[in-house]
Parts: sequence; C-alpha cells; structure tokens
Amino acid sequence: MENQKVETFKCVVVGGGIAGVTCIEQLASQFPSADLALITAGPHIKAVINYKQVSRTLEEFDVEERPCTVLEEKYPNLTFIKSAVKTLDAKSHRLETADGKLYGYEKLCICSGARPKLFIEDNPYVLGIRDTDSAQNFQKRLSKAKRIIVIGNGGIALELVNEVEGCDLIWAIKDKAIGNTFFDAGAAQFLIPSVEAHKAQKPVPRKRPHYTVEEAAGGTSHTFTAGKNHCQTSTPTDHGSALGPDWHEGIVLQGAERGHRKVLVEYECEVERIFTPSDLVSSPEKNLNLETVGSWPVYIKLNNGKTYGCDFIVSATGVEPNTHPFLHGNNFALADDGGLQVDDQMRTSESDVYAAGDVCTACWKHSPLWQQMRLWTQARQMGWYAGRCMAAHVLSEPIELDFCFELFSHITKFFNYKVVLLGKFNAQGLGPNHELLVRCTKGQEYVKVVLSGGRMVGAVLIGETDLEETFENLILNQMDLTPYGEDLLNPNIDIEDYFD
Ligand SMILES: Cc1cc2nc3c(=O)[nH]c(=O)nc-3n(C[C@H](O)[C@H](O)[C@H](O)COP(=O)(O)OP(=O)(O)OC[C@H]3O[C@@H](n4cnc5c(N)ncnc54)[C@H](O)[C@@H]3O)c2cc1C
Ligand SMILES: NC(=O)C1=CN([C@@H]2O[C@H](COP(=O)(O)OP(=O)(O)OC[C@H]3O[C@@H](n4cnc5c(N)ncnc54)[C@H](OP(=O)(O)O)[C@@H]3O)[C@@H](O)[C@H]2O)C=CC1
Repeated sequence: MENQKVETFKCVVVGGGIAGVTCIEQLASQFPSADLALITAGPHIKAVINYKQVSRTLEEFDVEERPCTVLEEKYPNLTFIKSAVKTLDAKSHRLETADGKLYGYEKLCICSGARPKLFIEDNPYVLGIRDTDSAQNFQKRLSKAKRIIVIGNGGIALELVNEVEGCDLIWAIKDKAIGNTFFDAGAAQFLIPSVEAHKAQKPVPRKRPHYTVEEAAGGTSHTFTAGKNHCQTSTPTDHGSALGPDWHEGIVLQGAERGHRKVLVEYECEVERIFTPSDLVSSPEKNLNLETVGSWPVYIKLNNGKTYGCDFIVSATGVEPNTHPFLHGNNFALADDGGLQVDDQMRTSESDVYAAGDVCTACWKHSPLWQQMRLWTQARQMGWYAGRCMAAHVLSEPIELDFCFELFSHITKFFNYKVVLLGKFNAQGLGPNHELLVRCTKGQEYVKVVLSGGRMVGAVLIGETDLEETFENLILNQMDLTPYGEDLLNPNIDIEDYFD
C-alpha cells in the first residue's frame, strides 16, 4: 500500500447522484483547468435537465440518467472513476476504491446519498425502493402479485398508492391521515377520493421516461479513454442513485390481475409481526386460521389486531444517510438522523471534507422558514452550494449562505395534482402559536396558509392555484397580513393584483 501509486486531484466528489453531479459541475466551471474527479459506484450519473426557476426560491427540473461520458465530453479536466469508495483516510487526504486504487485530494465532497431505512432488515418478503435496480425488482415481483402491503406514509407510499394497478393494495399507516410527511389532515381529506379512484379514470400526463435499464450486474472491469478524460469502470456494486420525480413513468406498475384495483387504508397501526406459514410451526399465532385468511407466502400482523396475507411488503419508511462503511475510522460528527453534520459552508467535522445531498444533515442555525427534507431540489441546491464553498475556500474568498436556504420550497405532484409546499407548510415547530386559513374546492384545489403573529410563514397549495409566487413573496417579506383577514383566501379577490 505504501508504495502504491496515488493519483491526486484538486477536488474529488464522491457520488453520481444529483448532489454529486451538480457539485462537480460547479467545480468544473470554477476551475476549468484543475484536475478534478468524480467517483461513483453506479453505472450512470444523474443530470439536471429543463431547469426552470419558477420564482425566487421555487425551481422545477427533470432529471435524466446518463452515461458518465456526457460529463466527460463537457469538462476535459474531469476524471470519472466508476468504483465504490471502500475507505477514506481523512487525515492523509486519501481514498481507496473497491478496485484497490488510491486517490488523493485537496478538497473532498461526499455525496453518497441515502438508502431505504427498512422497518425490518433482511426479510426476503420486504422490499425498499431507491434506485433503478430496486424499482425493477419491485416491478418484477408486482407483476406476479395479487396483493401487496405498503408500510409508511410519505412520498413513496403516496406514489405507489396512485400508480399500482392489477392487485389489492393494503396501506398501513401510523397516522390518522394519509401523507403525514407532506400534508395535514385537511389536505389528506382532499386527496382521499383520489386514493379510491381507479387510476385509469384520471388524466395522466405522460412524460418521456428518464430512466434506463441498468447494465447487467457482475460484469468485468473496463476502461475507456477519450482525449484527456477517462472513465474507469470496475465491478458494479449495489449503490445506485436515488430515483426521483416521475420514476414510475417509464415502468409498468401492474399486478397479476389486470383491470383490478382495490386500496384499503389501515390507519393508526404498526407492524407487530411478519411470518410465513412455516414460521407458524415453531411459533404459532393465536386465533389465526390460515384457511380463513387464505394461503399467502407471507402474513403481516398489525397492532390493531388485524392480520393480512400478501405476496410481498413494501417498506416505504424513509431513508438513512449512506455513511456506512467507508467513513468509519475517521472523526465525522453525525447528526441524530445518522447524516454527516455540515456547517453553513457545507463542511463536515473533518478538515477539507464537505458533504451535500441526502448523506448530510444541515447543522447550521436554520432560517425560521427553512427545514431540511431529503428531496431532489435540496440535493441540487446543496451540491451546487458545496461546490461554490469548496472553490471559495481554495481561493481564500468569503462566501455567504445561499439565498435558497432562506425559505423551504418544494414543487411536486401527488395523485396527479400539482403540489407546492412553502416554508413551515405544516406549522412545523410553531406549537400553538399559529393560525390556519383554508380554502378547498373538492376535486380542484386545496389552499392552506399558516400565519404566525399575523404574518404568513407557510403554505400548502394543491391543484392549479397560481398562488405560489404571491405567497412566496408574502412569506419572504413578512408583511403584517392582519388587516386582510380571511380575504387573503377569498376566491373573488385577485390576490396577485391585490399585493402588486
Ligand atoms: C422512489 C423515489 C422517489 C423520489 N421522488 C422524489 C420527488 O418526486 N421529488 C424530490 O424532490 N425528491 C424525490 N426523491 C428523493 C430524491 O431522489 C433524493 O433526495 C435525491 O436524489 C438525493 O440525491 P443525492 O445525490 O444526495 O443521492 P443519490 O441520488 O442517492 O446518489 C448517491 C450517489 O452516491 C453513489 N455512492 C454511494 N455510495 C458510494 C460509495 N461508497 N462510493 C462511490 N459512490 C457511492 C451512488 O452510486 C449514487 O450515485 C425520491 C426518492 C425516491 C427513492
Ligand atoms: N414527490 C416527492 O417529493 C417524493 C419524495 N420522496 C423522497 O424520497 C425519500 C424516501 O421516501 P419515503 O420512504 O416515502 O420516506 P418519507 O420520509 O417521505 O416517509 C417515511 C414514512 O414512513 C413512516 N415510518 C417511518 N418508520 C416507520 C415504521 N417503522 N413503521 C411505519 N411507518 C414508518 C414515517 O412516519 P414518521 O414521519 O411518523 O416517522 C413516514 O410517514 C424521502 O426523502 C422522500 O422525501 C419520495 C417520493 C416522492
């Protein structure tokens, strides 16, 4: 090892997801002739396309999976290394990849994403969905399934409940209402008819698929060189980049019973036990008669006393940052959620090591209107800002926290409704010191405004409300809205004109 050749770069970024790619692109534009490297474990990188700044903080874009050659052609000073990082020695500023090669860096940014946090590990009947491989595995098993059970009440569960057809879907959630990570009970009530509707009856705007089929795993290593760039490929690993908006557009989520779809929501319950019929021999279940509950490969017992059989279970129960195992042996401070702690300049606790995207936890003092959520938008913003910080530090220039961290904003789609979330959209951390204004037209729109001390601090906009820009301005300028009272949501008042 001591005599082994070490290839050294000014900056190295680990991870070919949206955070890593945005970070390396930012660095490449700031240092067009310095040696830079992107090390990633998956066969593709994620590229932002069709980027649109909708308003001061709201942004929309599509994401496309691309071969690493795309960036290679764009940035001649960039080296792509397709191999998983196995170890990091932050003291000596060195990394070792799975293929045994050593790389040195002056500045390093870790963008290794996250992985599904399954509610039970190592159970062959419990799947998580994260990257293209896991989505394909899900699709394959779904095609033979008559009944699946979804555990979790966040983004992935909401998408599956909308998209899956051709089987029964039982959705077991801990909460009183659906979609707890994004919505309150009012918005959930607005969306409930969509849960029950048959997908085919809904208008489904089809976009072109942005995800490709992964190359077959287990291939041999190969290196290809183009000009000064080279892309080194070693044995594929199981780390792919996260899926994201419209991941299901390119794949058919169809169960075994074409034309059939039934969704049953089990509220306020948690999983007590998972068992197969053969488990019952050693550990019988009281009052359970398999003949009456049918014959399924796996059963799930909920703590509300109900037991369901199914073909498999999806654990859509959140993510855990990908810090294991290559960061061990260093002195990284980790946050309670397992993320790498970063300060307001995206620095970890190890010198010259930065982090961005799902792997990190923002530990600076947040603006009162921003919170971290592991989302595509934040991965892009953090990657971009981390690249700027690294460059500023190399050049000994000052840098201030970017404006995008002033206000939380997210545009997405659930049940084919446009959804915009702003600021403290669920009154997070406000305790009882807030007031809500709500306007709702069934099947059309749901508008909720969160006010604190007469000032707007958050909003949920579902449907084509056209209110996002005006509300964003009202949140940012913290105008006292007390004189307007409920007129704020009066549908007969053109609010945009009102505050012009
Ligand atoms: C099914 C699904 C749907 C989603 N939908 C949305 C959505 O609609 N809107 C939204 O905003 N967000 C969505 N998200 C969340 C969003 O995809 C993530 O927050 C975002 O992609 C995170 O980007 P990242 O670059 O931090 O991590 P990742 O995309 O996970 O990238 C991590 C990269 O690190 C690499 N890597 C990991 N370990 C190593 C290692 N040891 N060595 C080298 N490389 C390594 C991986 O190969 C990968 O390239 C969704 C997520 C999922 C799973
Ligand atoms: N359109 C979008 O913006 C989308 C975004 N995503 C993102 O992708 C990532 C992964 O999505 P997802 O897995 O849905 O994660 P989310 O964090 O969105 O949701 C996880 C859900 O699982 C619940 N949960 C956690 N542990 C358990 C448990 N042991 N038993 C039962 N329920 C549990 C959580 O409840 P609690 O909160 O009470 O812990 C929460 O409702 C997230 O970062 C998400 O934001 C995914 C799809 C779409």
